[in-house]
Amino acid sequence: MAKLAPSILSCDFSRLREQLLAAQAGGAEVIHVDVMDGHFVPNITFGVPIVKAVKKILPQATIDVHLMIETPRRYISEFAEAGADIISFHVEAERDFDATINLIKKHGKKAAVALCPGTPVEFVSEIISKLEMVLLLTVNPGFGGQTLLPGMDEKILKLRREIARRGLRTEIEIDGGVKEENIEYLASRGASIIVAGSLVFSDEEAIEEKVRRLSLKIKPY
Ligand SMILES: O=C(CO)[C@H](O)[C@H](O)COP(=O)(O)O
Repeated sequence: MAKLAPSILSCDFSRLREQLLAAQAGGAEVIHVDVMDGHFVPNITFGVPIVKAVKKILPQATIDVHLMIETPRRYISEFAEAGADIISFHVEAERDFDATINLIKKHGKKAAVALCPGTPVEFVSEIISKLEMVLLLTVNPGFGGQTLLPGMDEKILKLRREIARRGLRTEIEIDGGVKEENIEYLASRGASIIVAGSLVFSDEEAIEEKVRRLSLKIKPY
């Protein structure tokens, strides 16, 4: 069974509380928070104060913080103390994976690594048993509303098979380009947490209904 994780990247920040409560009312248990620094990616979003605000609005939700930043280890403690429950850092941005994973765990949080679309899944072979989740970026990181890149379905399946072969319980999160027409297929390839930003927040259908309907679509997997 896959879970939907609405990404606040596409929400209306002047209505953050209202939109988060609507997502929760629709059944969202995981809220995805994209932190971008303008260096690792060409866009700047937000940081620790927004994570604190999201946790304050939804104390029961799992706050899933995706760090698209250089030298992520420097900031792990601040994000953990702000209320992050899952922290993902990019393998392309950090040299010492073990130290970063250990620091996340020291704070009692779930540790995850994120891979850009061009980074092969073999990159995580040696550390996967220490991780609660692997985040596969299915678009180039930086902006919401992009189109899913070709070949990402095969990448998800390859990682799912490797996790099964090794008898692990690692979650696979996918992020970017999730649309009405591909969400069920992506879940069937082995994604267990599916991030959706523009799909959830950028059209006229009420957020609560949208989250409920999309969550039902991916339930069988
Ligand atoms: O982090 C991202 C890009 O860097 C994601 O694309 C974003 O969280 C989801 O956006 P969308 O669902 O609109 O593609």
